[in-house]
Amino acid sequence: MSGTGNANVEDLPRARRAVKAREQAFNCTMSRTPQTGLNVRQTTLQPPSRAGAATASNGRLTTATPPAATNMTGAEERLMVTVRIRPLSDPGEPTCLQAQPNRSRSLLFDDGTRNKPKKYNYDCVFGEASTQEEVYGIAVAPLVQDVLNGYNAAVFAYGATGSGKTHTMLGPHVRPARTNPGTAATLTATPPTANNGANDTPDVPGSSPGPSVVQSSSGLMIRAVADIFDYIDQHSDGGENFKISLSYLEIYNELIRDLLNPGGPLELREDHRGNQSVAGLSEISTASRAEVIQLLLKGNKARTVEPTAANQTSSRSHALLSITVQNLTLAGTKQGRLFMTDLAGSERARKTKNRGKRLQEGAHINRSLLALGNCINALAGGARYVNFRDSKLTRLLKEALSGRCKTVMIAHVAPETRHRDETKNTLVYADRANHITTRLQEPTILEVEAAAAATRDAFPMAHYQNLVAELREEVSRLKMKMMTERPRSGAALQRQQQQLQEQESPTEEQVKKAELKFLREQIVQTFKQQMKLRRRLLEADSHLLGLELDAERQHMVISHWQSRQGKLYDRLEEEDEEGSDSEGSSALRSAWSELGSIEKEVKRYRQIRTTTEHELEECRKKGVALEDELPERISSDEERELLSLLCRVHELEADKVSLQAERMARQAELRRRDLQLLRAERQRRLCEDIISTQRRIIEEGKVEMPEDLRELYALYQQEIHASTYNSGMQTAAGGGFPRDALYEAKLPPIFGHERGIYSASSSSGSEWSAPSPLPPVDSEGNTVNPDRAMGPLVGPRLPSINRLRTSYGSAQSSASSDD
Ligand SMILES: Nc1ncnc2c1ncn2[C@@H]1O[C@H](COP(=O)(O)OP(=O)(O)OP(=O)(O)O)[C@@H](O)[C@H]1O
Repeated sequence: MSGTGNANVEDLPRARRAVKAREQAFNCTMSRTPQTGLNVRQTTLQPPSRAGAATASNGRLTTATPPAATNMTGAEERLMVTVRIRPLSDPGEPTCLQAQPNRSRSLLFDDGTRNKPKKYNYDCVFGEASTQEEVYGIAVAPLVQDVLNGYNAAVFAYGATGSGKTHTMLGPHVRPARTNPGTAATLTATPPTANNGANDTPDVPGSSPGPSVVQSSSGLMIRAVADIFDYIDQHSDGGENFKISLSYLEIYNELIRDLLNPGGPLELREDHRGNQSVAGLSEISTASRAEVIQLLLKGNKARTVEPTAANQTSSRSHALLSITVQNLTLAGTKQGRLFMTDLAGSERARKTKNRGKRLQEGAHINRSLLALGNCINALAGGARYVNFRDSKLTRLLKEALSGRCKTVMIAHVAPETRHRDETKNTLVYADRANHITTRLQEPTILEVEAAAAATRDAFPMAHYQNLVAELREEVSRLKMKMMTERPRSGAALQRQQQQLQEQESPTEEQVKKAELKFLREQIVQTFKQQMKLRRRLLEADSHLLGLELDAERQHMVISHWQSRQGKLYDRLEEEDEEGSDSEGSSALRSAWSELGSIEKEVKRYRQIRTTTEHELEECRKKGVALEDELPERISSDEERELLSLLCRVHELEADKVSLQAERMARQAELRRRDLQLLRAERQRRLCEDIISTQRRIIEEGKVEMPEDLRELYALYQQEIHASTYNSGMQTAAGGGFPRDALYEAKLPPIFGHERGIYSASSSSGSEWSAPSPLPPVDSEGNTVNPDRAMGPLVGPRLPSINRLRTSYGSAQSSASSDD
C-alpha cells in the first residue's frame, strides 16, 4: 500500500536536527526583526523555510522576480503551524488563554488542572486582535509565491466548531446563511459586528490587493486568488503565459460533492502510484479575476451549512479549493497548485445538542478529523506506515501532509473557558503537527503537449456536466407544468356539469356509486398511509444501518488511536474520565462520548421502528376490512376494471418499496464487508509487524528458535509461496489483476533484512527481491537447517519468546478442545 510519509524511522534523527537548525534560524530571523505590533504594512515575520521566498508587505506579494526555487527542492521542510485565537464573543467572559503579544510564537493555556498555565510553541500565534491581512501575509502569501514557482502548497484551517475557520478562509462578508435542511445555503452580506471583522484594518484606498475584490475582512481564499492575478498582471508582458483553473469540492458525510457544479456524489480514485483524483470533478479555467471570485462565491453558496447549538452557520462539510497555475514557457509548462481547505469543526454531541441527521453529520466530521489526527500523530512520530485510508479527507490531504507540498496549518481556538476542552484538543493537535517534517519535490514541469491535452480533456467533462444539469432542470420544469397547467378538455367539462345536475336529485344507483366512490377513496387513503409508514420504516432501517456502521467505524478509529498510545482498546477508565492530562485523552473522551450518543440514537430509532411497525399493522388491518366490503358494492364491469387497476398500482408501489429495501440491504452488506476487510487488513499488518519484530529479536539476540515457532514460520513461508504462486497463475491465465494489484495482494517477507543470506526469490520463486532470513528451502525442496541461516545459537533465551510459545500452545490446546 502506498502512502508512507517522508519522515521515516531512519530519517528521524536527521529530521530532528533539521528542525533544530530551522528553529535556530527562525530565532535569528526573529531577533533581527523588530516586533511591529499591529502595523500590518510591516509584516516581516517569516518562517525560516520561506525566508526569501516572498516578501509579504501589506498582505500582498511584492516580489518582482520569483526567487530561485533550487534551494528549496529536496530540503527538509517543517510543516508550518500557526494558531489563530478568535476574539471573545462576549468581552466579559472568562478565558482559558492568556493574552500574549499578537504574532508571538507561543501562548499560555490554562487547562484548569494545573497551578500554572501550560506554554505551547508554534510558528506564529495570531492573537484576538489579528487581522485577515496579517494572517494572509504571514501564512499564505509565501505559499502563493511558491505556487507561482511551480510548487504545490496547501493551507488548511483546523479547529473546533465556531472557532473561526470559515471566517479566516472566507471572511465574514461571504458567510453562508442558515438554511433549512435539504435546501442550498445562500450567501448574505454580514454587516461587521464586534465579532466579525471589527479587528480588521479599515479599507485604505490602494492598499487592497487587486481592484475592488479584496476588502479588509476578505478571507484567505479571495486574497490568494487576487494575489495570483496581481502577479500575472505584472508578468504577462514579459513573455510568460499563465493559465489558471480551479476546482472546489466538499466532503459531506463521507461523500464528495462538486461545489462548482453541484450534483450527485463523485468517486475518489487512486492510481497505482497512490495519487488521488476525483472522477468528474469540474476544473474550470478562467482568465478573469472577477470570474474566479464569482466561482468561489458560487461554490460557497452550494456548501452545506446548518445551524447547530454551537454555531448558527456551522459548516457541516470539509471544503477543499484547488487553484492550479500553469506557466507556459518554451521549456515546458511549470505547474503549481494551491490547496486551501476549510475543515468542518470538530464538535461534541452533548454541546451541539445535535440529533438525527445533525448527529450523523457530526459523527462523520469527527471521525474524519480523528483519522486526520491519527495521520498527524503517525507523521509526527516518524512512523513508517501512515494510514491515510481511513477517510476521504485524509486521502485527499495525503499529498499536503506527506511531503509533496509546502503546507501551513492554521489551527483555530476559541478563548472562552467553556471551550477549554476543544481548545486543548486543537492545541495538542497543532503541537503534534509542529513536528512533521517533509521533503519537497521538484517543481512540476509538464510537457507543453501534455498540458494542451489536459486542457482539451478537461473541457468536455465540464461541458457535459453542465448539459446534463440543464436537461434535468428542463425535465422537472416540464413535469411541474403537466401537473399544474393541464387544460380541461371539453368532454371533462361536460361530465362535471352532468355530475352537478345529478347531485341535486340522486337515484338509488347514484347513491350506491357515491358510496363506492367514498369506499374507494378510503382504500386509497389507507394505502397511501401504508406506503408512508413503509417508507418511514425503510428510512428508519437505513438510518439504523448507517448508525451501526458509523459506530463500527468509530470503534475502529478509536482503537487505532488508542493503540498508537499504547493503550488497550477499552472505554476510558474512571480516572481517565475527568481531568486526565494525557495527550489526546480529551479527544478520546469526546470520541467515546460520541459513540455513546450514536448508541443512544440507535435506541431511539429502534423505538421509532417498533412504533411504526405497530401503526403499519393497524393500517393494514383497516385496509383489509375496507377491501372486504368491496365485492358487494361493485355493480359494473367498469368499476371492477377501475379497482383492479388501482390494485395493480398498489402492487407496483409495494414492489418498488421492497426492491428499494433489498437494494439498501445489499449496499449495507457491501459496506459492512468493506469494513471487515479494512479491519482484517489492519490486523494482518499488525501481525506482520509482530512477526518481523520477534524474528529480529531472535536473530539479533541469537536466541535459539523454538521448534514449534520454527514450524509456524515454515507455514507462514508456505503461505507466501502459495499466494505468490496463485497470483502468478492468475496473471498467466490473462484474467488476473494488474501488476500493481498483484504486488499488493502478496504477503511480504517476514523480515526485510539487509544481511539476510537467503533470498525469498531464490528459495521460493517469489518475486520479493528483499532477502529473507526464513528457513531456506534447498534445491530438492527440503528445509535447510535454519540455525545455519541464523548464526550460532548463543545468548540468553528471551522470556517473551517462551511466553509466546506457551500462549501459542495453550491457544492450540483450547482450539483443539473447541473442535
Ligand atoms: N477573527 C475573527 N474576528 C471576528 N470574528 C470572528 C473571528 N473568527 C470568528 N469570528 C466569528 O465567530 C463566529 C464563528 O466563526 P466561524 O463560523 O468562522 O467558525 P467555524 O470554525 O468555521 O465554525 P464551524 O466549524 O461550525 O463551521 C462567526 O460569527 C465569526 O464571524
